[in-house]
Amino acid sequence: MARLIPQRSTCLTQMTQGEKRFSERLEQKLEDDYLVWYRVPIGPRQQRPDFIVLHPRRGLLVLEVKDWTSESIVQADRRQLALSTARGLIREPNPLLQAHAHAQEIKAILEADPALRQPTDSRDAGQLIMPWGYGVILPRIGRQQFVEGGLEAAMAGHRVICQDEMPETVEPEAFQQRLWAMFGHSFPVALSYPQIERIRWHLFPELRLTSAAGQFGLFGDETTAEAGPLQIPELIRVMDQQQESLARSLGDGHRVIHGVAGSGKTMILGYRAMHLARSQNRPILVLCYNPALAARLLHVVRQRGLEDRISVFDFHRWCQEMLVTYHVPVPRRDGADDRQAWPEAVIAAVERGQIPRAQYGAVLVDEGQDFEPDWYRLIVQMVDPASKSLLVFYDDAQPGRDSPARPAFSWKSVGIEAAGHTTILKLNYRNTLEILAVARDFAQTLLQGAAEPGGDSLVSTDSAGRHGPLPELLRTADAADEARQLLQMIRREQAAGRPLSAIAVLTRSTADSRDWQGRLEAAGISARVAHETGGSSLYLEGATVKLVTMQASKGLEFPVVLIPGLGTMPGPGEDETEEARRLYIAMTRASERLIMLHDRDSIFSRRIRQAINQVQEQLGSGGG
Ligand SMILES: Nc1ncnc2c1ncn2[C@@H]1O[C@H](COP(=O)(O)OP(=O)(O)OP(=O)(O)O)[C@@H](O)[C@H]1O
Repeated sequence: MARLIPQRSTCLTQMTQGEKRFSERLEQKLEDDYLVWYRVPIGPRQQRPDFIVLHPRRGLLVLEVKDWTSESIVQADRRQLALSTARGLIREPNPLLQAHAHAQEIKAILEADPALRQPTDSRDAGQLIMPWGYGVILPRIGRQQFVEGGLEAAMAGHRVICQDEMPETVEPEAFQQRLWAMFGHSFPVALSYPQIERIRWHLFPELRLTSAAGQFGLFGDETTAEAGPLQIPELIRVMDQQQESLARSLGDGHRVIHGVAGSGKTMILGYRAMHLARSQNRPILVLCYNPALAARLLHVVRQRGLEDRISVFDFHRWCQEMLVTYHVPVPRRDGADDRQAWPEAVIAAVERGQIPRAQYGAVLVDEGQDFEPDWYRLIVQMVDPASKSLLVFYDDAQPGRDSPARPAFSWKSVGIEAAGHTTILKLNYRNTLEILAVARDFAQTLLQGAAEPGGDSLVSTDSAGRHGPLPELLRTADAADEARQLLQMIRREQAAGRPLSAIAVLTRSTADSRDWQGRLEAAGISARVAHETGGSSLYLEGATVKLVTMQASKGLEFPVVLIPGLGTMPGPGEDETEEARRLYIAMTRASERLIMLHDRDSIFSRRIRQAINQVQEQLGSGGG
């Protein structure tokens, strides 16, 4: 079955009867390796052909669908058609001309990339590496009517599929023959997966990921598509097909998306938030659990100038905002903020009608695994009941912030109608294979059997396959030597051209972060501490090493992660499994390089050493 993007079920309401029927045929009659896009904007001019069909061994086809009947067509020529409608006589451009124009545009976009052109020494030098074609679908006009009505003079017969050529019973081969007859010039081709990714990168600028923009690289790129000559990066990074299909299929209603750590959940949340901000006027709320992640997301929203449209908060901060805005006393205890009591205070104020319901056009929740059932009951009420636009991203495998014993709940019990819409993103793009393998090997032994509400094991994540250096474990003589070696590592990265902002030191506690900040600054290295309760300034100051506790690092990522203090893990009186979870989260924050240090041996340092040796053996010396 062909993959239709967006998923057919999500765009049926926008489709004409003819489009519904034709899209069904495409799904039924084409094999798995066909990609089909329905009214997805292409290139810088954001034109929307009805259908684009791409097949690795056939090429690319652009199709327009018209639900006209032969009776409604009064006159037709190569340029336009006159149609008799309820609104009187109207003129429409010839759809074949439209399809041709879209196909030409696609061809021009793709041919701008030398990697998608025939080699200079070939007969067709400079031409696109694959055949391309265009055509028209007339789901309400039979072939005989088409011929007898003289429509052939307006549209070449071989470029048209008529009603009687697309019944449900049509043989797949016959249906496909009709499609491939629409090519002007066919030749053998076998597009590789990277070539298809490249084609998607060119056609759909909004799916591009830029490494320059870091973790949420997606957001920066759309605008650059129109400005200046096209810069094609050496490494093409684009949402994968499953991510794209998901991102484009999101609509109104409640929706829960499951995905492993690093599988692009936050990226898709960002895509959706930006899309909503452009397409509707009501305020949009993005919620997560971790203040440092909220700070990161807010930074990105600000960069795009969308902070007036999209509010970003960690859940407790949002509760505080609600209480303050609606003059509800903010709970305090012993002279200090009582954060834990804020959600309850908001829930009660909403019940009393002091805080209004339905304040947002859409609510998007990241880190949904960390939210309590009561919080969901509250959030559901905050969404406009007309759209019910609530999107929750949930990581079954990442441990919740408290313990695996936290009671599971059903979505229905908290008012979320998410049945029948389960999507699972399984590929981890964040970590290199080496980092993920070591983290997994470490966690496997210590967290054996630990499973989360979704039933997935903590360590079931698959790597997207990117290679990098093996994680390093440095044994130091004592605490002073540990500090010296950590500084040395930062300097090594700096010397290799790595900006300080790409480096994070992950610690056991905020007090430890402060200690490290003192040591780094004494050595002339600027460093910022992320506070447990609000790290909003963390990302504003660029050239600084980030100091984050392991617990607060969830959802974040940094090219280089340094973890000191492994020699005291697990800490005295700490639960070993909990500590292992924390360390696993910390290790998997690293997207390129992971360096751990210990000044004495501990259960964890020994396990990590074994894990590194094991992975080194498996992957061959050097780790690729
Ligand atoms: N298709 C892709 N190709 C390349 N990189 C990708 C792709 N999808 C996601 N990434 C990158 O993977 C990293 C992780 O993405 P993201 O933070 O959205 O994951 P996540 O599922 O939210 O993770 P977590 O649950 O741990 O917060 C980011 O650097 C993102 O840019």
